[in-house]
Formats: sequence, C-alpha cells, structure tokens
Amino acid sequence: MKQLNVDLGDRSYPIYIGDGIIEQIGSYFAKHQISSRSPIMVITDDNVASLHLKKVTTHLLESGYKVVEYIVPAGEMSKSLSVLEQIIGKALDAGLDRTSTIIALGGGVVGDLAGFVAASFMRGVKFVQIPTTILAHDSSVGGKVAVNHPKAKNIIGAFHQPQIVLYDTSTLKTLPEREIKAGLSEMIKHGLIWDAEFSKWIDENAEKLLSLDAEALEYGLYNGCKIKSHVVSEDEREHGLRAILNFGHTIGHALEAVAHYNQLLHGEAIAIGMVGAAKLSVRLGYPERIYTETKAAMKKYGLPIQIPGHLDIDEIMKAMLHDKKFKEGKVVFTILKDIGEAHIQSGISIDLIREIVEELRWEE
Ligand SMILES: NC(=O)c1ccc[n+]([C@@H]2O[C@H](COP(=O)([O-])OP(=O)(O)OC[C@H]3O[C@@H](n4cnc5c(N)ncnc54)[C@H](O)[C@@H]3O)[C@@H](O)[C@H]2O)c1
Ligand SMILES: O=C(O)C(=O)C[C@@H](O)[C@H](O)[C@H](O)COP(=O)(O)O
Ligand SMILES: [Zn+2]
Repeated sequence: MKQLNVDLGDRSYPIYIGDGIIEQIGSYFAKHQISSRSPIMVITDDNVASLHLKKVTTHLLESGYKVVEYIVPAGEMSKSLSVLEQIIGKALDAGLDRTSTIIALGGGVVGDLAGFVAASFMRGVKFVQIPTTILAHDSSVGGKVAVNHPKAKNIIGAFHQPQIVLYDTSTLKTLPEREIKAGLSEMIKHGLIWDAEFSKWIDENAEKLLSLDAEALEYGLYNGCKIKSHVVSEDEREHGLRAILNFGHTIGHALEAVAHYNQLLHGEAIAIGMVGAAKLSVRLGYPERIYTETKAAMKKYGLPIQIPGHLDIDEIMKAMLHDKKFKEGKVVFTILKDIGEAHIQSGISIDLIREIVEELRWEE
C-alpha cells in the first residue's frame, strides 16, 4: 500500500493506493471522521455497480453506516444538470443532511458528478473518492468537480476537495481494453508535462501497463497522483501553474463537445489534443522531438491521433473558444518547451490554432 498527501492546509487529504483497500473501508472512514450518524450516499454507474458496489456497500453496512445507493447510466452523458437534480431529490427523500458524506465509486464521470453533488447539496457536504479507472488517478485528485453543458465541457462546476481518496487497484482488473488505454492517456500527460524520466519509464513499460501488471500499474498511478498532488498543492484554483494539467484539453474538450459527449472517450480526445498541442509547441519554436515523441507515445498506447473526419472544424473552433483558460480575449494554450516541461503561453494566433486543427484531420 502506498500513501500520498495533497497539502492544502485545512483541506489537506491522503490518497491511499493499493490492492484490497475496499475491504478496510470502515476503518479508513472512521480514521478520517466520516460520520455514521446520518445516511451516506454511494453514487456509481451501472457498469461499476454490477462489478464492485456490493462489496463496498456490504463493508460499509458491517461498519455501521446507513447506505443509500444511487446508480447512474455509465458514460459522459450522466455528467448533466438533470442527473444532478435527480440525485439531489433522492438525497432529500433518503434523509441525507449536512453531516452526510457522498461517496463517488467509479471513474471520472462519477467522480466529477458525485463531487459536484457534494459541493452543491446543502451548500457543501463531505465526499470521498473511490476511483475504479486508471484515468481516475487524475480525476479523483485535485477537487475539480463539474457537469457538462451541451456547448462546453465541465462548464458548471466547483472546486471541492475530497476527504480521502481510496484507490483500490484490484477494481482495475475488470476494466475493458479501450478504457485502459484511455486512462493511460492522462498518465502519459503527467509525464509529458512534468517529468521526462517518468515519461521515459512510461514509454519503456507500455506492455506492462497495458496488461495491468500490478507492480508497474501501482508505480504509474502513484507517480501520476504525485505529480497531480504537487501541482494542485501549489495552485489549487488554477491561478497559474495548475493550467499545465490542461495539456491537450483545449482541443480535446472541444472534440468531446462537438462529438456530443458520446463518441470519443475523454482520454482519447485529449490524446488527439496532446498531439495538437505538441505540434503547436514545435511551431512556436520548441524542439521537434516534442511532437515526434508525443505522437509516438499515443501510437504505442493505441490511442487516436487524428480528428475524426465527420467532426466539423468550424464547430470545433467555436467550442474551443469556451476554454476556461481563455480570459480577457486572450487565447491561452498549454504547450511544452520540452518533454517534461510544460508552459502556459498567452496570445497565440487563432489562425495558427486552426491550421493545427486542420492538420490533425490527416495525422497518421
Ligand atoms: N476532475 C478532474 O480533475 C478530471 C480529470 C480527468 C478527467 N476528468 C473527467 O473524467 C471523466 C472520464 O473519466 P473515466 O475515463 O474514468 O470515465 P468513466 O467514469 O466514464 O469510466 C469509464 C468507463 O469504464 C467503466 N468502469 C469504471 N470502472 C470500471 C471497472 N473497474 N471495471 C469495469 N468498468 C469500469 C465505466 O462504467 C465507464 O463505462 C471525464 O468526464 C473527464 O472530464 C476529470
Ligand atoms: O485537474 C486539472 O486541473 C486538470 O486540468 C485535469 C484534467 O485532466 C481534467 O480533465 C480537468 O477536468 C480539466 O479541467 P477543466 O478546468 O478544463 O475542466
Ligand atoms: Zn483530463
């Protein structure tokens, strides 16, 4: 078992990573002051419910918790205001109060949604992240919680940190292959933006990571979470540094929105976005290897690098203007100065970005 800490003063919290953590959920909850006096709500999706919910609920009931379960349909479409409203209705009916805790059991969709329920229910209650995807090494840490609007991704949300992150790596064994690859996309991102050594290790360990080798996976998740917690501890509310975690997301989020949130997985969309941002970095004068190595990493991990032909470039450009990094009329992009060294650059020409997006249509 590995442990990390996100250092945010009185909002600090631990991340526990290891096999079989869910079996000790009662003692983790007791240690971190999760009250058993009011009902707690476990939010999950229908895939995860059929695989992992019973174990969680059983251990919580055995530890004296009153558990309310809420199961949403799997997929990005559940990150919506209407699903949020239904969950809050159930929370009220089930007697949750201000001392109740919301548990997110699932991937980033459930984490972002349940986290936003916790941020908004009665103006904020505690929540716990129990990530069950590789991608969620990113989403369960840092407190960005949100739902989508048809026009823009994650545009209705808050910063609301969890009390604990309980990462039980045994849950990852049931992940479908496509989700494994998509999850590793954010791990590749963490290497590219922060740590050239880690990036090299990811390159050398593709086979192990893709086949869920336990030791490699734990090491990769630990390092990914470490990079994320370091950045978040420095800049919780994205006044500056935190925007580096958005590498690949300016184009990626626009692709997700234009594809109606049901064609590209988040990890896939940002893989294409990272190739675009790497191309842009080179066009701005940084070394060619940024593009060649980023693209090679995506290919090695079986991730897409090309914008699907049916997505309209004008629509993508329009959606991109909703990027939360664009402020006061300035186009801001996270680029790389080199592998392992991200940089936030303002004032990039929109024509240049369009050129890059058009080229991504033909990437091979
Ligand atoms: N808040 C953040 O900082 C942050 C960071 C990165 C991504 N995100 C968000 O996370 C979301 C993507 O997360 P995701 O890729 O985990 O998607 P997801 O939550 O949709 O999970 C992916 C799929 O895997 C299934 N699944 C989950 N765990 C499983 C398991 N153990 N076994 C079998 N199937 C399982 C789910 O049912 C779903 O179908 C996006 O909405 C993205 O915007 C947020
Ligand atoms: O935590 C962050 O900050 C990130 O940028 C992590 C991203 O992987 C994640 O997808 C996040 O939700 C994107 O942030 P957003 O503010 O652009 O919605
Ligand atoms: Zn992301």
